Amino acid sequence: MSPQILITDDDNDILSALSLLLKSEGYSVNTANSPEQAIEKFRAHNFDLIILDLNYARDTTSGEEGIQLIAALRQLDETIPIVVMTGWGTIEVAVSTMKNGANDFIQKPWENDRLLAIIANQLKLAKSHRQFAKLSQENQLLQAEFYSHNVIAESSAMQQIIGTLKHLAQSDVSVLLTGENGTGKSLFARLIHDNSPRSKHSMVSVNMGAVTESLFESEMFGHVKGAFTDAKTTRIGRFELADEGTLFLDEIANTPISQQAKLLRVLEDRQFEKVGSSKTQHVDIRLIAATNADLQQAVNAGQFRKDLLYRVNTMTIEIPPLRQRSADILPLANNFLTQIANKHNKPQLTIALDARQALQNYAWPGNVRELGHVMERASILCQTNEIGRNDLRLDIEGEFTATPTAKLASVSQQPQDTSADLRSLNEIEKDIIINRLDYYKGNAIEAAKSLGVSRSAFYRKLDKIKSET
Ligand SMILES: Nc1ncnc2c1ncn2[C@@H]1O[C@H](COP(=O)(O)OP(=O)(O)OP(=O)(O)O)[C@@H](O)[C@H]1O
Repeated sequence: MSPQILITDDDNDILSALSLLLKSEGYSVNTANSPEQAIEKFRAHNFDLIILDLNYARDTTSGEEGIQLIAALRQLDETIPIVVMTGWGTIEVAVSTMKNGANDFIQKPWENDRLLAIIANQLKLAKSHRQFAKLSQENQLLQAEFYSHNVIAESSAMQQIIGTLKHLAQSDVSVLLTGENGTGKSLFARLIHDNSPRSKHSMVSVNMGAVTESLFESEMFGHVKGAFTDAKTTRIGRFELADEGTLFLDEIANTPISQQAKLLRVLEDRQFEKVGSSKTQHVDIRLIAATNADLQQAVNAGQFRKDLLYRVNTMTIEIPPLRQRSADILPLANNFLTQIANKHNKPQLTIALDARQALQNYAWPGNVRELGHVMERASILCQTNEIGRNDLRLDIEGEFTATPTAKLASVSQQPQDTSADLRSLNEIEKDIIINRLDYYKGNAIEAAKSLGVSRSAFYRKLDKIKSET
């Protein structure tokens, strides 16, 4: 889109001549013949630059009206380039306007080349200021977010999902990632973005559960200076930051119900207004959302708008819990150890056999995130270069026995006294299978799922146990 320029002057001949010149250079031009009209037009449209005369009907030399107009425009927008036009003999006034908000000035009668050069320079400067503001806000977001690009997916379930995500990444379709906490939804949102045609632009994440209701609009859509008491400067919202890139709405089920209609509108029309402004802005974003909640249930309970659900769930991908893909556990654990070793500049620790078994058998209610924490803690506790089962502390800490899934973990790790555990691998496997069946009250399908093995493999193991007893 060509840059939009507003020219303000009370002399219609000047408006026509300037319009002609700027249009011939490819700019879009709008004109106003009084300060009042300029403000009115400025409120209604998005301009990239303003050229304004300092003197209007009241008098012809003081520049007072022009100075007031600049002040009023600066109240509405701190950054738009303002170029002042001034007649002969009023240069001093023009210079003083630059101390009060104007960016440059040109003397009438103007030289076309000089005026065009000033306009081009000011537009370029404003663009780089915008980019800088955007980048510094993005940096703040990135600092708060640590993610690893190294995606581990050894299990066939995850390999299939990653294939699907990479395929979906090529389209602009909205994706909803579901799954328990810590299964990697944020990481997979990043994977979609990185593999999409938008990867050169930003992925902006918002944790919808962390945005307070009162600041929701300002956070998402931004605000203009003075929109409310604390709005000391203009703020760019997350939608604008994500323009041309991807917007990742994490924990979308936690969007306050009072804000869901506003979110729906911008997702439907890709249009919004900053708080305190009536100007409509357009954004071009790709939407990815994530939740660990059952959104359909939330809709039934009146906590989530049905139309918003349909807007976000064009494609739903469920990320399975870690306990259903045990082939990923050890590769993930080793990946965490590599990261820890790199971070502390130390040799990488290995994992002893008993620890590997414990990792495989634990139910991981906190999924991959919990595995990361366990490996971090084990690295600290470990006194050799090999992590042992005791270093994992999986069956010792109260936090792991508080949930039903954690109970499952502890039953599967018998006996607790590792020093006396001299059973064969077959016997350990047999104990685990029996315990797991007990836990799931005889439901072999659930038991097989929780161990990350296929139903038929589980039945084969059961048959073997039966034949041995
Ligand atoms: N397949 C994977 N490969 C490598 N690291 C992973 C994988 N899955 C998850 N992680 C890591 O586990 C941690 C938790 O993942 P992430 O934050 O993406 O989970 P989440 O599902 O978004 O969690 P929540 O629902 O709590 O927001 C992160 O450090 C992430 O990098």
